[in-house]
Amino acid sequence: MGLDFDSFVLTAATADLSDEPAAREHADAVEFRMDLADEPLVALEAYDGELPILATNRAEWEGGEATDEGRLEALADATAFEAVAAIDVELESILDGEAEALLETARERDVSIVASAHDFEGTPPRKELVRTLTEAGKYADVAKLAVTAESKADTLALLSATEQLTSHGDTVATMAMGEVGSHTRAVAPVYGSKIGYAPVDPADATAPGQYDLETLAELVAHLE
Ligand SMILES: O=C1C[C@@](O)(C(=O)O)C[C@@H](O)[C@@H]1O
Repeated sequence: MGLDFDSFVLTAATADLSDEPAAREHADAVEFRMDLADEPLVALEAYDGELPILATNRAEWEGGEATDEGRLEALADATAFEAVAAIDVELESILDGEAEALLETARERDVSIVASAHDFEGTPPRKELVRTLTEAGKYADVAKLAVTAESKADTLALLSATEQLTSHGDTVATMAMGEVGSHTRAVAPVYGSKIGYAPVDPADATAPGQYDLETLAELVAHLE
């Protein structure tokens, strides 16, 4: 069964699936960062947790640690596990035509698809944010965009794009990385963002500016 992104999904982002019991109280799913794990497919095989898994195998060129060799194939292998309810695929891989087999396998197995784009340098103009999210939404159940905010104006551009796509009926997930953007992780869901990412332990953050899971769960619950 695919993951349902009709309402906000709070994921515990981790390289270690043994975090799952600690995440259960607050999270709706686990984001398993395969690229940060030693033997991700072995870990998936052994997984007996309750939370569904969003599997990510982030490329080096997109801020992760996976080399291109076998990267998308490993993600396709992950979709065979019952617990894997969604995968995250870089929009760039989709546009390059490299992810066709992967997307087909995911659809056949009823695994939801998140198409993601990241900007670690800054925040493009609002129009471009809208364009990227619209493009990602053509291929996936959720269009995800993480930018790096350097000013309050950047965070507003991101929230505004989130609101626009959401009111248009698109399913999006957005967040601004970095210190200035932290609060968007709590606030973006108010404007329609459907996925949040947070580590169980703040020391294990998978992106700059993340809150720990308990804190994000509390903030989102208060603002909803
Ligand atoms: O793409 C994302 C979003 C993220 O980068 C964040 O900013 O929370 C964290 C990553 O683990 C995840 O794959």
